[in-house]
Amino acid sequence: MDMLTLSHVKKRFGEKEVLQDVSFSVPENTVFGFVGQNGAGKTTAMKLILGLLSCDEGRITVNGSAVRYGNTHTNRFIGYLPDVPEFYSYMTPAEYLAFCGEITGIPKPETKKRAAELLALVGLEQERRRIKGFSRGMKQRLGVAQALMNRPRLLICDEPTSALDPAGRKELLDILVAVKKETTVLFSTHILSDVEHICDELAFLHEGRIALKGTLEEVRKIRRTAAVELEMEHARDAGLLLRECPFLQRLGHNVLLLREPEHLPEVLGRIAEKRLSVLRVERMEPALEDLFMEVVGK
Ligand SMILES: Nc1ncnc2c1ncn2[C@@H]1O[C@H](COP(=O)(O)OP(=O)(O)OP(=O)(O)O)[C@@H](O)[C@H]1O
Repeated sequence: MDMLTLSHVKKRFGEKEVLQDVSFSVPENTVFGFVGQNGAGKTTAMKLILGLLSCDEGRITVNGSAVRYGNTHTNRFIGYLPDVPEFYSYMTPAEYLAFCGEITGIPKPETKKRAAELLALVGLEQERRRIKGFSRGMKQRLGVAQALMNRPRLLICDEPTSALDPAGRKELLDILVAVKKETTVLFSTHILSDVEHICDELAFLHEGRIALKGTLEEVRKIRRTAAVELEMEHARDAGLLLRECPFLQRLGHNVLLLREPEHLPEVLGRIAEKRLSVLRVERMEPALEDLFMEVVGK
């Protein structure tokens, strides 16, 4: 089942059509990357999903129910982590989660149990300091714990890793992967390596529309003319083949790159004819970054 669906969503601010026609679905229990450059409209789309803005056209459903602008009942299925989460910095993490439990009406014993579970999940169970002494990474992790207090079906995180160092990013990404057993995760980002590491599916928002979407494999297949890498057993064979086929490119002492795969039969013919020894012939997957650069026309 799809946990979230956007169908033909449009949103303009004055003259500016930020979302021109946006449709995508997020399957249950997946980590879904919502990708786009700065200003592409990711936060706007998230606010529409949370009912904080109204769609000009189109329809959004969460857990099968339609989102309505204003106090939408679908928000009881959602946990939300904004890009810069705000806390009462004089509290400790345990006090803060207890406070969140209280204001959302979770019974006290349940709050205590859930807070302990979540602090362990985000690696803050031993932390007795006040939040004001926390690093950005610790704050983001606490933000995830807070967003999960209510056992949401869908966790939405707005650029959760963009201000973090590599270690902080990895910790947060690992948490998102751990969370997907219980909760579907939608996170926005412009960091493509994060998407490559943890996402099951992605949608790329560009110029108000979804320019690419699907699993990583599906998205990569879009670029059909992927290059081929040949690893020869001996460097001298690589040199010989390079002389026979000057359109090849040398990547390492025994590794060659064929940029135009239509020449592959000719290359394989030469290898057979000259009795060269090949260790590996592999079609290279285009990096996600190359695909995005292609889509944005750079
Ligand atoms: N309330 C508003 N009124 C007018 N324009 C707005 C409003 N909110 C957003 N915008 C404009 O809509 C566009 C998309 O903004 P949005 O914050 O959704 O992008 P984003 O993809 O989240 O970008 P970033 O990664 O920089 O946060 C921007 O040009 C922004 O200036």
